Amino acid sequence: MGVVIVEDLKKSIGRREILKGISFEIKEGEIFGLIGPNGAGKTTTLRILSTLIKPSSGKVSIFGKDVTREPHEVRKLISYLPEEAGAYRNMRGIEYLRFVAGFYTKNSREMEAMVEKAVEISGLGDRVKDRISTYSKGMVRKLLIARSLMVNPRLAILDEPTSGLDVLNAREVRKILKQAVREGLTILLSSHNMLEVEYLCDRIALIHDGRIVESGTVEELKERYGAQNVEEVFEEVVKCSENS
Ligand SMILES: Nc1ncnc2c1ncn2[C@@H]1O[C@H](COP(=O)(O)OP(=O)(O)OP(=O)(O)O)[C@@H](O)[C@H]1O
Repeated sequence: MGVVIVEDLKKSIGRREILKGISFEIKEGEIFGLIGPNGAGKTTTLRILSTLIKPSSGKVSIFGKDVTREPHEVRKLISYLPEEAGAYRNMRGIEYLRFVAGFYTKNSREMEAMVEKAVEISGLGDRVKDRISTYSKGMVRKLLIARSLMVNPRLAILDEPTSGLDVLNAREVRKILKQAVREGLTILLSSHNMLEVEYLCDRIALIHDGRIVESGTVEELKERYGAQNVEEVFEEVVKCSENS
């Protein structure tokens, strides 16, 4: 039984049907990737699961809590990293982490433990004392990932966690995520980097034009389509769905 259960999720904005009935389940302790091209509906799905927008219909439960009926309960269990997230540029990294930790706890010892954890995850070392305006894009992204993980969520919802990162930084972030999962976290992430998900995700769902067109482990999907990699799987799936 999944800890995240998404059933026939639909979302229309105006007359546009953005999600056309999406269903998937995520098991505890796995990294689940929602993979698809630009405009497929990944961010919309993640925003619904993060309680930021409401679905038009369908059901989403996260650790048994319904996102529409119990959004406050869901928010206690998750952390969400948007694709275009920014941090207050005039703050120092460490100040920013303390500022965010303050929303989660008023206990100074707990707050320091959170910040300490974030500093370690971020890998920023002494640079965490510098102003964020002096950080590279990769450093900001790592700070934000650290912020998402320091609050000990049960589910981290990460929109394109390695977007804009160079190869080395992306590798570091992937290692951080794998380590967090070993410590008990469950992760839902989105990506259009189909090669990276092969390394990172336990299971993936391919999303295309508001529909999940295939799902499974990377190995299962490669075997099913006689493909060398997920990119080829995606190409085959889209071809099949357009011909049917
Ligand atoms: N508020 C909105 N109003 C109108 N259309 C929207 C809105 N939000 C999303 N859309 C449309 O819904 C579709 C899916 O968008 P979404 O951001 O979920 O895609 P995505 O898979 O995350 O894409 P990307 O990889 O480019 O981030 C797109 O065609 C987008 O233009």
